[in-house]
Amino acid sequence: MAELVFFTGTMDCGKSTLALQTDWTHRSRGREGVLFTRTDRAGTATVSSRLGLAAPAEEVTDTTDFEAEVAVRRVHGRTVDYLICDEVQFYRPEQVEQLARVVDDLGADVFAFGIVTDFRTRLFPGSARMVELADRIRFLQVEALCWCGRRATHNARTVDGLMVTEGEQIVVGDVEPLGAVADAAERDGVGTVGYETLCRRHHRQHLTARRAGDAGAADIRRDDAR
Ligand SMILES: Nc1ncnc2c1ncn2[C@@H]1O[C@H](COP(=O)(O)OP(=O)(O)O)[C@@H](O)[C@H]1O
Ligand SMILES: Cc1cn([C@H]2C[C@H](O)[C@@H](COP(=O)(O)O)O2)c(=O)[nH]c1=O
Repeated sequence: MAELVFFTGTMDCGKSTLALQTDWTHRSRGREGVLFTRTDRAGTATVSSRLGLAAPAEEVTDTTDFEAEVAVRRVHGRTVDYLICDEVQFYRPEQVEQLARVVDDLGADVFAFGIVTDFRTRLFPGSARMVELADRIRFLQVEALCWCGRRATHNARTVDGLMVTEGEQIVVGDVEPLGAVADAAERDGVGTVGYETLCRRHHRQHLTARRAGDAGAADIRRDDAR
């Protein structure tokens, strides 16, 4: 019985890696699938993992129709047993509805991967529709951490390591490992836009690793523990 499964978590929790592993596992059992992504940070038409894995993929655009994508391949003799859809936060809600019909009417599994909330902790429209329609929602087990050691639950957008709350919802970027903010500024120039996964408490306080470092993280950890 085909299913629509949504794998999610914060940025940097292993979603693209799992997408590539899932594709590998099903192919190795003789199933035939199609890989989709949208604005992967490594570039167009590729699914990339920070672990170094990557694979070519169909680039989703606003006009992509997933039911047509499956039908045209089947008309040309290809079986399509499953779709792997990465970066679903960038898909239109109507495209998520198409994915649900691919499962229900065309009988193909859909494994979707993406983040749910943006840098303002607001739902991406595509992710919201995925939460509403998915058969199963799975939070990835490799949990990103906040600089304070708690599990990270939210994604902050930063400029030179300091959190920002204004700007476009979609800005492709990457998380900077702790302590790399200065390197990033040196590498990419002042005004470097990045992301940082934070616990809800420190996201609310706009307290990134850089600001915590400036304010003496040890004291902040002691305060938090109270
Ligand atoms: N050098 C490394 N060694 C081991 N694990 C790594 C390394 N670099 C990144 N990772 C792992 O890869 C994960 C990010 O993988 P990725 O699939 O790119 O995440 P996402 O797609 O969710 O942003 C991180 O959570 C981290 O655990
Ligand atoms: C929080 C947030 C993220 N993005 C972008 C940044 C990345 O390109 C992707 C997430 O990729 P990952 O594989 O989960 O690391 O989304 C954005 O455009 N807007 C945001 O608010």
